[in-house]
Amino acid sequence: MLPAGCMINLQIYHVHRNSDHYSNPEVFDPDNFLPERVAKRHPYAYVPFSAGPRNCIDQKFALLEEKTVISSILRNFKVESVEQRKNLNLMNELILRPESGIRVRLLPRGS
Ligand code: HEM
Repeated sequence: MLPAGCMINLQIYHVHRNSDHYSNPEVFDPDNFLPERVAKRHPYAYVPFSAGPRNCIDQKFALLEEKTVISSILRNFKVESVEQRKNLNLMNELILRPESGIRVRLLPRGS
């Protein structure tokens, strides 16, 4: 048991890269989010919006917003990163983010 009032720091970065849950954790694999794979995973193996009583109150809205924006971009452009992963300095703030953004090249589709 943990003593009352003790602080706990959960290393979400490592939770999301745990090879017990993700076979190739450093590679983004959209298939990891297929319903059958999600169903086999521990519910706290992927917690970008935190979990429990103090989780993000707007995660459903945030996901809808992301899908709307990203699908509009991807329908019109092919997106290429001009950065290499090894050169990105990650900032561990409320959410994980690259220190100076990620520069991308947008190539119009169908031209
Ligand atoms: C991709 C977008 C977002 C991500 C990744 C995200 C992530 C998170 C995380 C990790 C927490 C928990 C923080 C903690 O443990 O202290 C949190 C809490 C919270 N989020 Fe979000 N969030 C997002 C978008 C939003 C949006 C759009 C809103 C509102 C318009 C929102 C409102 C809140 C609020 C009010 C809390 C505090 C809940 C509480 O303490 O009871 N979030 N969010």
